[in-house]
Amino acid sequence: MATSRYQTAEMRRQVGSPRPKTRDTKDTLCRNVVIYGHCRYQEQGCAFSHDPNKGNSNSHQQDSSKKALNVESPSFTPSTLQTTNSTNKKPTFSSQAVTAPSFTPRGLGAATPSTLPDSEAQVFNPAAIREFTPGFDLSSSTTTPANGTSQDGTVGYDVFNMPSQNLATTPFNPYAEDHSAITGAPSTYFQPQNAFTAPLQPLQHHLYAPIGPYREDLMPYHRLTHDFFVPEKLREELQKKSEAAMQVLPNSQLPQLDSYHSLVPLDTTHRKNANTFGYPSWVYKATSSKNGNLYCLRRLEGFRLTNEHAIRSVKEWKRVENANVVRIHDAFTTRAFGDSSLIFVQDYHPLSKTLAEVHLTPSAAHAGTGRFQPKTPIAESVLWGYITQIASGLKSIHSNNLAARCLDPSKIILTDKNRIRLSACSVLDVVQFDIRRPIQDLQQDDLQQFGRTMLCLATSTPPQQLTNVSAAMEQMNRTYSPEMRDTITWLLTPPAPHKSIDEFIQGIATHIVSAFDQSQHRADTLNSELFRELENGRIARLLMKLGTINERQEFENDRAWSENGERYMLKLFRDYVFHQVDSNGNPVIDVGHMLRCLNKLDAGIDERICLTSRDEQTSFVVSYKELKKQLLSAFNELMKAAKPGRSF
Ligand SMILES: Nc1ncnc2c1ncn2[C@@H]1O[C@H](COP(=O)(O)OP(=O)(O)OP(=O)(O)O)[C@@H](O)[C@H]1O
Repeated sequence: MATSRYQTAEMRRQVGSPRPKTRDTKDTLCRNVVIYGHCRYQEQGCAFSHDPNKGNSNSHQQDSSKKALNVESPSFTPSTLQTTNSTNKKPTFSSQAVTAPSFTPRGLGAATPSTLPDSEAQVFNPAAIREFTPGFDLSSSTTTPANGTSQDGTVGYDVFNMPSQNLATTPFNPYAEDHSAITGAPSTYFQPQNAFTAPLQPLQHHLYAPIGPYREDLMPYHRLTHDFFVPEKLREELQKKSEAAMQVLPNSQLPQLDSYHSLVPLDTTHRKNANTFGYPSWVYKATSSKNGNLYCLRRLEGFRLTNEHAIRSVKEWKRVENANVVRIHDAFTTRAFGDSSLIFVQDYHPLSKTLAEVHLTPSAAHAGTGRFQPKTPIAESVLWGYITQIASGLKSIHSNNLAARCLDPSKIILTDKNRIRLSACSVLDVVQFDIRRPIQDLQQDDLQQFGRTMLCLATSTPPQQLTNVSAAMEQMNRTYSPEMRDTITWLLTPPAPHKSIDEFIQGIATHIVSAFDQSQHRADTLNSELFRELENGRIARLLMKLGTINERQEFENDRAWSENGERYMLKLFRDYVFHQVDSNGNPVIDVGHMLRCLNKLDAGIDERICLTSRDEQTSFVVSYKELKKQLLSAFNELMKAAKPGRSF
């Protein structure tokens, strides 16, 4: 049983119920005296008793039958709470705790089921949560009845006709919290809000926006965590990639280059292979000393630069910005490896593999023999995806008056599911700079190499073993559609005056459209994951703020700072969120409860909760809105004393 959660539910039911009128208020201790030590309205006609000793016995007697303070306590006025908060600097709760009416959580507990999540927590259903009033600060209305009756009350205006320009035009950054507003200084950023203006602060919601696409295959017991966090598979994938990106080699023998350090080899074999470039090539991950970013360095061993202009040709490749071409940043020569090496600096794509590694690697039985074991044929849709992406890369390269010159399954990398990039363009432009060939010829070669690469992939044949093209075409016909055969045949036919990448793209237009659709779907899915992270990011920042306050050993020579005044409430809030126990005293670990409470605190909604002192002698009814103010006020105190220039 989670005792305080039961109280919250009880209070929710009480929200909106009429206040008792028949009670003799003179004998009732004012609620503000109990919580804040004094009542601002004492001199303005507040009908309740302000003598704590008198009130103690009376309220104790009265309320002991009700077991806990609650929103129906006659003297409790939210508007007063709000004002009192800002004027009453250090209310000492511990002294009032003695006079507070008794609170008996155990009695309430009997009615609470001991199962962890309540029904609201089990299935994420925004529609079922009644107190969600997106964006309208009803409590600040002067006509709003006391004790938060507005929460479930009817909204007396047409929410669909609210002015929307504020939300649309305000460039809002929720993380740039305006701390000056909390300390009483007028905020120039947010204008005053009331019930009849649209809110200027969009964070007045505490729910995760359930924006699709949705996963339909989740069992109810999966839902809580899956609904709040990145899906397991994606998280694992991203974490592996970030692990690979952060990998370092202890005791590495690799040299440090002028601008790059912490080199990690990416080659999966130690085989010296000079087939592609005429020089053995090695690939490393490296960290730039200039900006700390990671790059991929391709080194051509033993290359001697004879023509200064050769290396400058790389400059032209900087213009190629295509999602299917690995970006090239720089090229230079170095003697750091003990030879004369040529280095190309490219974007680094963690855990990428070449198409040859993925589709043409020899099986274990043939490993080391150089023979490739045919693998299961690539699905036709995947092959069309590759064709579309290579065509897009080539289109961009050819439009820049360049040629890829290196279309080979071992030089095309797979950086994500079915996502490929041409990885070694520009290398031959430098290496074969002196053998100048017309760019048109090189572009025609690109198309033919494109055809050969696709044939290799369609027949699972490594390029060096593709000696009989017509036999390979035959083999391909057995697995793939005639359209695929025609496409590859077109690419392989000898150059013709009008043969160009543009013509090719027109020919495969329908496949480009489906690839485009798939890519949009993927973007939608990732976008919806991003929405979750947006909310989780809010929680992380909130937890950091709470962490700076809760249990702080000392502040401004006050060893009890984190225990006093508004900080005491925050301590009790921490207990309420994280330290709940069931009727047997066992911890209640309920992610849904924690997330819900933190989201509500971040949004500062009007819902009230009952916080109970650790000795269970005192309970405080407080709204998330008030708690948020207390949190920001305490945090603001810390920020003021912190070193200037540190931002949060
Ligand atoms: N830009 C890059 N970012 C991250 N990894 C890359 C990048 N380019 C290549 N790699 C990886 O580096 C490894 C080596 O690439 P390389 O082009 O040398 O292939 P290879 O199979 O070793 O070919 P070769 O036998 O011709 O050397 C491959 O696993 C490849 O996925």
